[in-house]
Amino acid sequence: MAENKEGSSELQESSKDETSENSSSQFTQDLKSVLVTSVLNLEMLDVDLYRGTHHWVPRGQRLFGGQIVGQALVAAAKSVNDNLFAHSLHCYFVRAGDPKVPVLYQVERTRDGRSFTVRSVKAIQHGQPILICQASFHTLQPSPLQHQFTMPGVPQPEDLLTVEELIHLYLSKPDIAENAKQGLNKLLANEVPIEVKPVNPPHFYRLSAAEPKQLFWVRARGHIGEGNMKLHCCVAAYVSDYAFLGTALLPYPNYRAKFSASLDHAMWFHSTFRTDEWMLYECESPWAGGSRGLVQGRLWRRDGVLAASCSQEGVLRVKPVMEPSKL
Ligand SMILES: CC(=O)SCCNC(=O)CCNC(=O)[C@H](O)C(C)(C)COP(=O)(O)OP(=O)(O)OC[C@H]1O[C@@H](n2cnc3c(N)ncnc32)[C@H](O)[C@@H]1OP(=O)(O)O
Repeated sequence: MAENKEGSSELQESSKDETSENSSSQFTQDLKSVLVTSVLNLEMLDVDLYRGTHHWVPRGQRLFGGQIVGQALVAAAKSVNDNLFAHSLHCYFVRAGDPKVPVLYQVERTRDGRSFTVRSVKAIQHGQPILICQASFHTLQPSPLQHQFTMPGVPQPEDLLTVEELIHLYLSKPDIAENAKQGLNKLLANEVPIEVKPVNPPHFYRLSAAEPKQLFWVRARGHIGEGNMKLHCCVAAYVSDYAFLGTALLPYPNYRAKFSASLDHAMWFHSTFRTDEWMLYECESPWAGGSRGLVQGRLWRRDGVLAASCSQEGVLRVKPVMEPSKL
C-alpha cells in the first residue's frame, strides 16, 4: 500500500505486517478477521482518497452503517501520525449506501493542532456523499481526573449462546410458523463478521413489552491482535451499529419497523481494548417519538474498564403487527 504524506500510519504498519504474515503462513491469514482483511482494508487511490468494498449487506439492501463508519475512520486514521489516538467521531448518514458499487472515502485534513487533530471524511457513491464524518485524534495526555460508571453484572459469554445457536434452538421448536422459519434461516445465512451473544435474548413465543434496554457480548470473528488501536476503534465503530437502533423497538412488540435507518452516529473512545476479545455492549434508548428513536451504548472490556461510548438517532417508521411475531 503506498505511503501518504504523513508517512506510514499504524494502519499501514498493520497492512505491512499483514503482507509479511501472508508471505509467512496462509494459516495466519485465514485466522485474521475478515474485518481486517476485507471490510476495513481500504485501497489507496491517491493521497487522502480511498476505496472500500462490502462484505455483509443487511436484508434492507442498503449498506450497513457500521461498515461505512468503520471505513471512514480507517481513511481518516491513515492521515494522522502514530502518536495520535482516535478519541471521537460524529457522522451523519445522508443517503443510503448502494451495495452494488464500492464507496470512495475523501479525507480533508481539517486541522493539525498541538494536541488534537481533526479530519473530515466524505463517503461518496455515484458522485454524491452517503456519509459525512468528523473524526478527532488526541495525543496521550494523562490527568488526575479519572472516573467511569460501573460495568453491569451479567453472565459471562462462556455461559451464553450465540445468535446462531439461539436460532437453531428456535428452529428446533416443533410448532414454529413457516414464515418465522424462513426469517430465521435468512438470518443464519448472513455472514456477519462479528460474534454476538445476547444476555437477555427475546423469548421465542411471545414478545412482551420490554424496557428499551439490551446487553450482548460481541467480538470480531477471527484474530486481529494487539497494538493497532486505530484498527480496533474502526472495528468497534463497525460493531457499535449492529442491532443498536432495535433497542428503541423493544417496548413495542405489536409494532414492527416499516422503514428504519440510522440518521447519525457518534462515538467516544476511552481506553485501549481488543475487539477480537469478548466485550459487553450495553444499549439503551432514553427516548423515541416523531418517527425517530435515540439509542445510547457503552462498550465494556471484560475487566470492567469502559472502552467506548456511542449514541445514535434513527428514523423509525412502524406498522402494527397483526399478532406479535414468534420471534
Ligand atoms: C441500521 C443501519 O445500518 S441503516 C444504514 C445507515 N443509514 C442510512 O442508510 C440512512 C441514509 N439516509 C437516508 O437514506 C435519508 O437521509 C433518509 C431516508 C433517512 C431521509 O431522506 P428523505 O429524502 O428525507 O426521505 P424520507 O424520509 O422523506 O423518505 C424515505 C422513505 O420513507 C418514506 N416515507 C417518508 N415519509 C413517510 C411517512 N410519514 N410514513 C411512511 N413512509 C414515509 C418515503 O416514501 C421513502 O420511501 P422510498 O425510499 O421507498 O421512496
